[in-house]
Amino acid sequence: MKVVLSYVKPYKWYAICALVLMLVELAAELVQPLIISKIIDDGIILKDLHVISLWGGLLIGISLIAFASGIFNTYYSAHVAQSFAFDLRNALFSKIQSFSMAIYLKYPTSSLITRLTSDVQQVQSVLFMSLRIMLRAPLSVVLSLMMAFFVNAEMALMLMIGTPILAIFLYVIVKKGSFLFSEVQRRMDKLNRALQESLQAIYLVKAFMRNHYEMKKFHQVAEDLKVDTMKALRTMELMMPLMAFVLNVSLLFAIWYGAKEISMNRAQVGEMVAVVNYALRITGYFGMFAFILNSFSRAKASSERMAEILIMEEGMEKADGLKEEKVSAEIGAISFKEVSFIYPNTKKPVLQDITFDVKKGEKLAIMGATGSGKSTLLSLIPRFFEPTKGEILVDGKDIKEWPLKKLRSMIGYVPQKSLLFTGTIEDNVKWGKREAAFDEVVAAAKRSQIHETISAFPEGYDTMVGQKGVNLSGGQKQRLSIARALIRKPQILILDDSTSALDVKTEAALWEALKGTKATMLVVTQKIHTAKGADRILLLDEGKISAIGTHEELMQSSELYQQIAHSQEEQVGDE
Ligand SMILES: Nc1ncnc2c1ncn2[C@@H]1O[C@H](COP(=O)(O)OP(=O)(O)OP(=O)(O)O)[C@@H](O)[C@H]1O
Repeated sequence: MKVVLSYVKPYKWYAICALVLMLVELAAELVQPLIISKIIDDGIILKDLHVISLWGGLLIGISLIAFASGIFNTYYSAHVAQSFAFDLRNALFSKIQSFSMAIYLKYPTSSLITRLTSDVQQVQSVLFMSLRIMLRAPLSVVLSLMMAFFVNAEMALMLMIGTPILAIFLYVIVKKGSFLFSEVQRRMDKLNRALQESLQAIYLVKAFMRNHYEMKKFHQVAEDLKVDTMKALRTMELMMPLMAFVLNVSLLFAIWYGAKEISMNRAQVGEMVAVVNYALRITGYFGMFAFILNSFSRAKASSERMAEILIMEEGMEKADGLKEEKVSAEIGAISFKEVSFIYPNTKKPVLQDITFDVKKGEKLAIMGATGSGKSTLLSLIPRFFEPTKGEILVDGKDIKEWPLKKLRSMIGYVPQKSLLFTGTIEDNVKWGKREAAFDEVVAAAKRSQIHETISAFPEGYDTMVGQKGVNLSGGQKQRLSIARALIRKPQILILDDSTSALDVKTEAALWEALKGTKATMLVVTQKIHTAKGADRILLLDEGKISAIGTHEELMQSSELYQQIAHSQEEQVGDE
C-alpha cells in the first residue's frame, strides 16, 4: 500500500486542505448536539427565549460552515483522487513498457489491463472516499465519544462496554476481506481474459458456430466472479449487524444508567439527550464501517497487485534516453557464436549451438519446419530475449554491449503477425519513424509494393485503418508492416515470414525492391522460390543448423532441402 500511496505525495497540500475542511465540517456537526442540549436545558426548560434565539442563530451559522466546508472538501478530494489515478496509471504503463519479454510472458495481458483499470479505480475511489467520508467515520466515532465524555463521563463509559469485541471484529474483517478481495480481482483478470480471447477470435467463433460454447465459457467465469464477490461481500456484511447489536446493547446500558442518574437528580435530561445523540451517531458511523472496510480491503488487495508491478526491478529493460540513436549506415554484419536458447519457464532448448555469420548487406533466408526455432532465432537479435549460452555480435561487438536504443534503432523488424494501430495509413507507416516526411512514407510504401493499393483508396494515405477503419487484407497488412520497417532505413531488416500472404508476382517485385537496399536481411520463409532470391539459405531443423549455403549448394548437399524443394515443385506441378 505504501508504494501506491507514495503517488499521493505531489498532491499532499490539496489532500491536507481536504482533510482540514473535513475536520471543520465534522467539528461543526459535532457541536450541534451540544448546542441542542443547551437550547433544551437553558432555553426550553428555563423558558428563556433570548437563550433559544442566541443558540439557534449559532446553530444556523455552524450549519452553513459545515455546508461550505463540505463543498470545498469534495472539490479538493476529487482533484487529489483523479490526479493520483492519472499518475499511477502512467507509472504502471511506463513500467509495463520497459518489461523484458521474459516478464511479459509471466503476466497475461488481461491481468495487466485489470491492474491498469479496475485496480487503479478501486484505490482511486477509496482515496476519494478517505478524504471525503472515510476518515470521518473513525474520527466521528472517537470525537463523538470524547464529546459524550465531556457531557457526562459515566454515561459515556457505559457506551464503551462493547469496545473490545468491536476491535476484534474490525481486525478479522480487514484481514479476511483483503484476502477475499484479492481473489475477486484475480477472477476479474480471468473474466477480462475470456472476453479478450473471445472478441479477438470473433471470426473463428462465427465460422465454427461456437457462440454457445463461448457463452458457456464466459458464463462460467462471470459466475465465478459473482460467487467470489458475494462471498467477500457476505463476510463484510455479516459484521455489520453484529456490530450494530453490540452497539445497541451498549446504548441500552447508557440509557439505563442515565435514567437512574436523572431520577436521582445527578444528571440533566439535556445531557442524556446529547449522550444518546452522540451514541446514535456512533452507531450510524459504525454502519458505514462495514462499507468502508469493504472498500479498504478491496483497495488493499488492488494496491498490492499494482505494487508488484511498480517495484519490479529484475528483468527490466534499461531505457537509455528517449531519442532513437543515429547509427552508421555501414554497420550490419551479424555473427551468432554457439548460441543456445531456452524460453523462461520451460526446460527444452529451442536453439542449440547456432553458429553462422552474415556479411553487411547480405540477404539470408531462413527455412525450416514449423517449430524449428526460426522466429526465436530472429527474436534474439533485437534482444527480446537473451541467449542462454553463446553470443551474438553486430559488427564484431556483443549485442549486450550495444546500448539497447542504438541496437534497436538499426533494426527494422516485421513480425509474423501484422499489427496495425488505429489511425490513418500514413500514421501507421510513420509509426516506424515519427518525424518522417510524407515523401519518405510514399517511398517506403512504393518499395513495399503497397503504394498503388493505397492510391486506389478514395482517401489514399488518409484512409483510416485498425479497429475503427477499413479492414485490410492479410497481404496488404503485411506490406504496410514492411513499409513501417523500411521507413526507418534500417541497417538490419528482419522479416519473420512477413510475405506469406503475397501472391508470387507481388512477392517477386517486393524481393527485387528489397534487394536494392543496403540492409543486411534475415528473412524467414517457407517458400523455395523466395529463398532462391537470397544470397544464402540457412536451414534449421529442431533448433539446430542443418545446412547453410546457396540454393545450388544446398540442392547438392542437403537432403532435407532437396525434400522441401521437391515437395514444393510437386505442389506447383499439381496446381
Ligand atoms: N513464448 C514461448 N514460451 C515457450 N516456448 C515457446 C515460446 N514461443 C515459442 N516456443 C517454442 O519454441 C519452439 C520454436 O518456436 P518458433 O516460433 O521459434 O518456431 P518457428 O520455426 O518460427 O515456427 P513457425 O514456422 O511455426 O512460426 C516451438 O517448439 C515453440 O513451441
